[in-house]
Amino acid sequence: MSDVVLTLNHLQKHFGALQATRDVSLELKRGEIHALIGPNGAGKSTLIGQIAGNLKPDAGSVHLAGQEITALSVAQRARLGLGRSFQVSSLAEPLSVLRNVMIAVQALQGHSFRFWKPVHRDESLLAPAREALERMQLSHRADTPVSELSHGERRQVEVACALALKPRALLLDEPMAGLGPEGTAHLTDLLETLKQEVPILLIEHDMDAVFRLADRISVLVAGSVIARGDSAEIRHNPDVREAYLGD
Ligand SMILES: Nc1ncnc2c1ncn2[C@@H]1O[C@H](COP(=O)(O)OP(=O)(O)OP(=O)(O)O)[C@@H](O)[C@H]1O
Repeated sequence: MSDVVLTLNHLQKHFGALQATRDVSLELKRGEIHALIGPNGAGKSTLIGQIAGNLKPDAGSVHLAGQEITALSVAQRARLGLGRSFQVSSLAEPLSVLRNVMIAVQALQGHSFRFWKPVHRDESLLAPAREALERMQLSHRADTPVSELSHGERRQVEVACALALKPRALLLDEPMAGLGPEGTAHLTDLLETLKQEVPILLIEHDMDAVFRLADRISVLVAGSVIARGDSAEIRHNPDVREAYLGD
């Protein structure tokens, strides 16, 4: 079986005259964190949109576990195992942590019309939700309303929501944003463990976290990948230092 879980082949995307994605190819392999970094406006969100299915590429293809998903909807991709957490929180504040994760499972299973069974007793939602909370070290907060959580805990719940569907690959868009040093360190530890189960494509501005976590890094500038390598290679690449690291 191939080690490659997610493949981008020669993706292109224009917005009018602006080319936001220029011939981007990338692989995410089992057991790894592949970070995508680049300055503001480099095209990271545009690329994630094409992987997740919010944006249609002008050319190129996306494959998940060997299956082409380029033309599939967001929901179809999610059901095939593409997990995603968002920059902006979509959690329901008054509801408990557990209930939020159960709702995420329910939405993705497409069971929103299972009116004959109350959500809170539905074992097919409860079991994966509890398991995801355990993996994100949040079991002790299961019954706490989201409104009472710290910012860092909310981020963990968001990842738990994505995990509860047992994705084959996980897209994380700036998971460290707004976290203090302690929250960042904790989430970094969690992601380091998590990658053994689910490979992660990580978009992150916190370079310390990226250099610590990433097995490989792709550097995007003006829509193109200008460099790819491990942390040491990227840190010392003169083009990257000039274009991105400001050195
Ligand atoms: N819907 C759109 N219509 C027109 N231009 C867009 C659209 N979305 C993005 N762009 C442009 O495409 C380029 C890439 O933007 P994108 O948001 O993908 O970059 P980014 O690397 O994610 O930036 P940031 O780090 O600031 O989030 C930018 O010049 C942006 O202005």
